[in-house]
Amino acid sequence: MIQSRLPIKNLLKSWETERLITPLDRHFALELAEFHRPQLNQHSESHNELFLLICALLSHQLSQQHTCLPIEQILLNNPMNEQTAQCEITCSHAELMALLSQFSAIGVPLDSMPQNSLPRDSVPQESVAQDNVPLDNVPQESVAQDGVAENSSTPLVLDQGSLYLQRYYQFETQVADKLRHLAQGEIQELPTATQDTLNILFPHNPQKNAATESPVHDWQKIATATAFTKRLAVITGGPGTGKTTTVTKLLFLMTQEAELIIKLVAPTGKAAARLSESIKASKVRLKSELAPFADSIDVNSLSRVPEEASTLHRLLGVIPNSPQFRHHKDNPLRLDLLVVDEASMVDLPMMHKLLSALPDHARLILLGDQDQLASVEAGAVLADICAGLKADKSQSAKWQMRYSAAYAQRLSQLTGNDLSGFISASPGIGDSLCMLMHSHRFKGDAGIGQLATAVNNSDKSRIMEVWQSGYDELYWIEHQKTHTGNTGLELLLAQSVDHYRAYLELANQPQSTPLDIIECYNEFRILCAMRAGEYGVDGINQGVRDALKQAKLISPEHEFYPGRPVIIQSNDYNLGLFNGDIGLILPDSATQQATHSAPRLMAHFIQADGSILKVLPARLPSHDTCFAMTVHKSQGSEFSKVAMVLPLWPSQAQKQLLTKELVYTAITRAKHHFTCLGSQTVFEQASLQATKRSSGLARRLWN
Ligand SMILES: Nc1ncnc2c1ncn2[C@@H]1O[C@H](COP(=O)(O)OP(=O)(O)OP(=O)(O)O)[C@@H](O)[C@H]1O
Repeated sequence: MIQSRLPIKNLLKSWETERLITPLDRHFALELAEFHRPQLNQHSESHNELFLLICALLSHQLSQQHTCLPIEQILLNNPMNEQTAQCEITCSHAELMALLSQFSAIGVPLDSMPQNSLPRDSVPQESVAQDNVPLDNVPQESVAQDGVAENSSTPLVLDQGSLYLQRYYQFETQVADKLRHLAQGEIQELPTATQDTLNILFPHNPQKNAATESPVHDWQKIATATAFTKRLAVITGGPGTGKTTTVTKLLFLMTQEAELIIKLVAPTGKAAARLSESIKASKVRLKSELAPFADSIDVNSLSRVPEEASTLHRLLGVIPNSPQFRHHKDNPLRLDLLVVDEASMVDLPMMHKLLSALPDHARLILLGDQDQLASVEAGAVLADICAGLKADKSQSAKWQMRYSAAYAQRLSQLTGNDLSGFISASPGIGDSLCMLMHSHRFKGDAGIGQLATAVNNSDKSRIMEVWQSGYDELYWIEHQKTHTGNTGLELLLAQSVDHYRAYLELANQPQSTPLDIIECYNEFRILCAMRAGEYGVDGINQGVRDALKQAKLISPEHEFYPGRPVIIQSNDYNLGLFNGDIGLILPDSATQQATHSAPRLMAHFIQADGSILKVLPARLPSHDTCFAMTVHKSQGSEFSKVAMVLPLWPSQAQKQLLTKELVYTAITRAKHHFTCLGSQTVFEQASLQATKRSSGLARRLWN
């Protein structure tokens, strides 16, 4: 059943030495195998070996942000490729499933029992009796409060062909249950006045598709009607497709109806600040759009639409030095409607916490771009929610709405848009979803939008065509020496000096405020695919720092110097600083006035409400310089100009991280100009590789 050149224990050690797995993966496997020895029979030794191997593979899989380990991957030698080639599992999928379901450490939900598996009571009792050990390495108090694992007795679960850690299994099934439950909730009554206001907010626009002559659907109106009538609405779309505009109109509609407690949140402080700004701007636009209708609707009630957004952590109530939040299922949030922006950044455990804390009557609206990078931690919740809308290859569009017949009819009546062409016999949670596909920011022929679309579609020839079209807003720097005799990196550093010069000069002018300086700094950012190496964040930060020093724009003699940008790497709830927050070290004019001495250096951060938070540099939690940052950390932010850096010769491990979602996210952070330092091959390879996260959530939501 298992053939290995070394005992698995030794094999894991050698993988650890080769850094193919982490020490945590090996220790996790050893500990679990020690407590949960499979039943004793003539195969017990090979069963133990198999169990040990599978535990290590599962732990490795979780560290790669998957939420489970599909059994077929074990057999394909997949998650560990060259590693598993050193040992082989010689049984069929069905045999392996049947075998695993007999292991006392692996629970099997009743509806997921492999048909040919033996009944549980055939397992010798002495092995069952050993299983009185902790569920996993999660502290027990958190297990209890989350409502996770209370009734579970095995550390692992085998369900629908995948192996889970009990904790992740509970997260996934409970998130799926809650989302499905919310999606079923429908508000039947729609007062006539609301219908009238909906029509004013979205006037009839009798456009036709130029190619097909079919009417163009007003998906923003359909999304608004969905969110008004459903307890769960997921409104997705790329940058500038009108998500904020739509949700502002929706909130206006809702505040006309009733007094509701509405909360706006985003995963990071930066994203929350941007949501606030977007809602404010959207309200201003809406106010002028509605001015002609002042006789029929109360335009002033727009002031009831909230515009302050906070982070998810703040909403849930952080408890210092604890992984728990103040709000959970036994102490739910006090709100009627929750809007979560940048939902693609929300990982599975966080989504679980959020849904657990939602009161029974509340409505939930998730906003985000399903094509962006998945969350930094485990899972790809938004992508899984949208997975059921993926069109099959025969269709020209990438996505296809999927409504139940009854709800399509209702939405058609409410919005005046004919949705009969989008009815599905198996709509899953499709009634709650709405995808906005037309970008109002990147007009049809704009280079950034074209490139983003080509990358998103992994369209190799179109990608090259866009790069070669001579768009002013796109600029390519080849890694190798250019006609000027400089390397691509030297060219990028020279350009970075030009871009960063503006904020550093502004910082030297006495009348400049920290807000002006930070906003000027935020005009440009270098985004790296990697952290380490010459072309990673570390190398590029060093390079820019040296180049700025040479240009006499900074004097980095000390650790903290005026103009040094810093990015926070961990949460400090007492200071109110969170992972990913970015600030600038600047002289604090207030200390100068107070003490009549040289101004003290302080780190300055823009808060979600637009105010400035000042922190003594010595008190900063762990942080890094931020002339360059990773694409991952840039999610939820936008810059006027972006330069993306791809590695020159990516290693095998780096290649796995270079995905089209990463490139797409970097491109769409740029509002006006996008530069790429790379090689054509690496850009293409990355654009053709889609992120794969193993998870059963999509299946649970759509089947
Ligand atoms: N139906 C529309 N017609 C014309 N312009 C629109 C429409 N909807 C949105 N816009 C404009 O497009 C721009 C982007 O809209 P909005 O901020 O709502 O998009 P978004 O999807 O929230 O963007 P992001 O993902 O970047 O936050 C705004 O200037 C807005 O006024």
